[in-house]
Amino acid sequence: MADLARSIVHTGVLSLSFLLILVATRLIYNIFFHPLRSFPGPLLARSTVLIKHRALLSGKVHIWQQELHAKYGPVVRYAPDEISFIDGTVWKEAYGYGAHNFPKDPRFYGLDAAEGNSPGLISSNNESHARQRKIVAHAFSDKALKEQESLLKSYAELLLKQLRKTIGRDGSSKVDLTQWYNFTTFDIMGDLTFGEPLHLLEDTTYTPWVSSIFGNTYLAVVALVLRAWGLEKYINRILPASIKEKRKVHQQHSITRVEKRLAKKTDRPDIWTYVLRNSGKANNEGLVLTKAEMHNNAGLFMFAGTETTATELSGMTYYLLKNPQRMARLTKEIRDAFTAYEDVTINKLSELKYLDACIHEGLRVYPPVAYGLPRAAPPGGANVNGQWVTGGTSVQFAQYAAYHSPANFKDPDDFVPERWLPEGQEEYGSDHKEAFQPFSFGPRNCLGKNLAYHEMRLVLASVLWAYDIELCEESQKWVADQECLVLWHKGPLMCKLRPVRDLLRRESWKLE
Ligand code: HEM
Repeated sequence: MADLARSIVHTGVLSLSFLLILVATRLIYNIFFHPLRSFPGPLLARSTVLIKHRALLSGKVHIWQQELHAKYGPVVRYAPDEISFIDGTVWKEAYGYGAHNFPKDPRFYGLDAAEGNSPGLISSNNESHARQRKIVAHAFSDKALKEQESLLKSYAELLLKQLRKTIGRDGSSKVDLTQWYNFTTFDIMGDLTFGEPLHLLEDTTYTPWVSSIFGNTYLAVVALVLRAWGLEKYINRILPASIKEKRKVHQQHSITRVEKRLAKKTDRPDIWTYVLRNSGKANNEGLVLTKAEMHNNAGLFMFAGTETTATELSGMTYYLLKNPQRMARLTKEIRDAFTAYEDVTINKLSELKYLDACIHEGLRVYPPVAYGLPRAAPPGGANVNGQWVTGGTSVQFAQYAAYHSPANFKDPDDFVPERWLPEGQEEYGSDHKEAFQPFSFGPRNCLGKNLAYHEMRLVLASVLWAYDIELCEESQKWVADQECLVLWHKGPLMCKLRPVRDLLRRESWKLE
């Protein structure tokens, strides 16, 4: 018995020593012999990916990357096989049209079509992506946007009406504007994706289906970390049955709604009207989307097209409230442009120069996709930002770090819309504006960029046209308190609203 115990202890000690030697060898290799050894970065982060994972899970990865670039310069090796850049040339080199050989990094995006799935646009391989995008792009064209204008405006108007009801007769009730922006963007995308509204603005609450979209952000980061260790497939085993069930219901709910919409014969200008109209046509060389791709893309539209836009609307509102003179200038521009709400059109809104400057600046100081979206260098290696990176290296443009770097922007942490206008060029003309690509760049950039701009202009302008806003005490540090879990984990943006137009005069906006 004693012999057996001794032999177990021996085996254990030997295995542990072997493991320690393996780990130490790997760390030494990563620091002294790795092909990326000459790239600057913190010693520990260059030796093990654990440091990056700790930063990701802490919710402060954006600050970590910002500090790394401030210390080490525009190129940082922040994990053994991963390099982060903040120089604008990288957009063209690693994301641009000539960069098809820089595929999306599977360590971040997961499985691709080659492995038997039928993913939608975001994680499909280049060939499948090109086919899908050619068809779906019709739903986001200028023509489609024009036809969707009255749908967008009906939700902006419903938002104003519901806010009026919520703040009460004396305007003393506080409102969480982040929540109201979410209601609006989810209702709009729900209508465009499923052909019917989700009724969030009317019911003034999230449905369980919408709540579960927000609830999954931390889990998504945990999955990202597990994926790097090849353990993602085990996440399902450790998840509580209740979460697994919720996930299943969520996916099924989306599929059922898409199927219900596809069964309808309608000319409403939603996404599927354009997709079906343009599938298999001569100009599309007989291209079609599979049912699985339709289901998958519906989920993508509901995620990519809602939270992002509502985030930006909240961020802009917050920064404007913190800069009262700029808020006053924007409000004046909007109120001078439209005497009646009927006059508000997406064409007229796109002529408001200060509004666009505020949107640009909001996207810069508070980019909805703050973490870099990694690409994998081609097998033979490539030149990026004047430096040779070996094949398979994960390359990313770190948006938050780039936009908050004095190497790219003067007064990087300040909200200065004027830097985007001719009047600001004397002071801010040396900004590296080519670094600014909040919708990404190249063939896999944001398909909803134009829709997002129209939506942000319309919703922000509507709210500022009708209300004066005051930021409540508890939300004074709204941005500083936030975590970045690839996307922002936002708290309530508590505000007081005072109607500046006599909204009650309008029949449809009467209080009950
Ligand atoms: C302020 C708002 C928005 C921002 C900042 C934003 C940003 C982005 C970014 C950075 C990507 C690239 C993702 C990647 O490379 O993995 C992307 C992709 C995408 N976005 Fe947006 N987005 C916004 C709004 C929207 C809206 C309103 C829609 C409408 C459905 C939308 C639909 C999409 C789609 C479908 C893709 C995938 C495109 C493709 O792979 O071909 N986005 N977005």
